[in-house]
Amino acid sequence: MFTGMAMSCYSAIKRILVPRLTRKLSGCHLHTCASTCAAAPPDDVTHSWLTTVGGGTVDLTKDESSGLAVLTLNNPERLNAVTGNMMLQLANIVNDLKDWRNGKALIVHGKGHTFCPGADLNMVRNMLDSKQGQEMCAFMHKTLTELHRLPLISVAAIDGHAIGGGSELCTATDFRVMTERANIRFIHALMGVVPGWGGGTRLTRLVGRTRALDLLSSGRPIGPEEALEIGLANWIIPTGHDVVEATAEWLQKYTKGKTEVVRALKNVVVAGSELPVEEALEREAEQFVDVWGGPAHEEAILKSMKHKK
Ligand SMILES: CC[C@H](C(=O)O)C(=O)SCCNC(=O)CCNC(=O)[C@H](O)C(C)(C)COP(=O)(O)OP(=O)(O)OC[C@H]1O[C@@H](n2cnc3c(N)ncnc32)[C@H](O)[C@@H]1OP(=O)(O)O
Repeated sequence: MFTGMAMSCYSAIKRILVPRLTRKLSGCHLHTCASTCAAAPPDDVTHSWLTTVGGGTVDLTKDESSGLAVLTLNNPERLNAVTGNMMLQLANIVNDLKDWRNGKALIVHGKGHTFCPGADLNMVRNMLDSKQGQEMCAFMHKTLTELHRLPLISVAAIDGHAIGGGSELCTATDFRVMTERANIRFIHALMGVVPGWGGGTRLTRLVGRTRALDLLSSGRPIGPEEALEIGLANWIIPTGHDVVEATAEWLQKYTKGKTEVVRALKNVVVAGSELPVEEALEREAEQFVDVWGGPAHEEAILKSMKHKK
């Protein structure tokens, strides 16, 4: 009997404490990033040559009181194509956002009337014969995976083109909103490659196997109406509105709650969509414990709120 009790204690400790310790030690929000971290090359190797491909910036503004951050791809002469330097800046921004305790939401958009036509082709052209292509892909794969898992409700505000790497980037947010003239285009097959920034996997989970195969193998552009119909987009921005302002307003219905509740909900959904069910259930319980009896909960209970229409 004693052996039986010892064994069940041991397995409980292993089940609860080991994942927590692993999480703490790895510094990851979710332990699932371990596999992608392992797939990525040592950052310093990639850093050294990515810095040599300049042009453009990635800019971030954070509003501490509303908890809304706006990330802008800023390379308008090339329709916001992503250079090596921008890849590094994007990775730094994602790291910064991981630690932003006041954060609730993130809008990703492109400067001017376009989102992003993927990697800078001038850079890609010089990488064909080397390992640099794989390194760039692993670097962006890791960055976009981490962006997708941020404890913020994120939305890509797409005006104009989201092509190649740009189409992959827009699948790394929770929602996508599009202007009437926007299009999303997984051009990779027509360029002799497949998505490598994680966009193929995310697209398949978003729209299902058959539709993903249709979009990826045809490389055809998807306009806002079709994107809305297949669940790739969530809203069409009415013409004549400022894209970021309209998106911020649209987002408000998701960010009314207290910061810790919004963040906990996102963590529950990330776990539910990425982890095996037992582990996801455990993460959900942890998030519940974190917010139970907290300020938002206490306030709601004491008010005896009614939720009529
Ligand atoms: C996973 C990464 C992936 C990979 O390599 O695996 C990639 O993302 S590769 C890039 C895939 N993207 C493309 O192939 C898009 C190429 N661009 C276009 O097809 C067109 O430019 C388009 C449809 C986006 C816009 O056409 P439009 O007529 O409206 O404008 P312009 O073509 O005159 O473009 C203006 C200006 O931007 C430059 N540009 C556009 N895209 C890129 C890019 N990806 N890299 C570098 N520069 C780009 C374009 O060359 C023009 O500059 P200019 O100096 O006037 O030539």
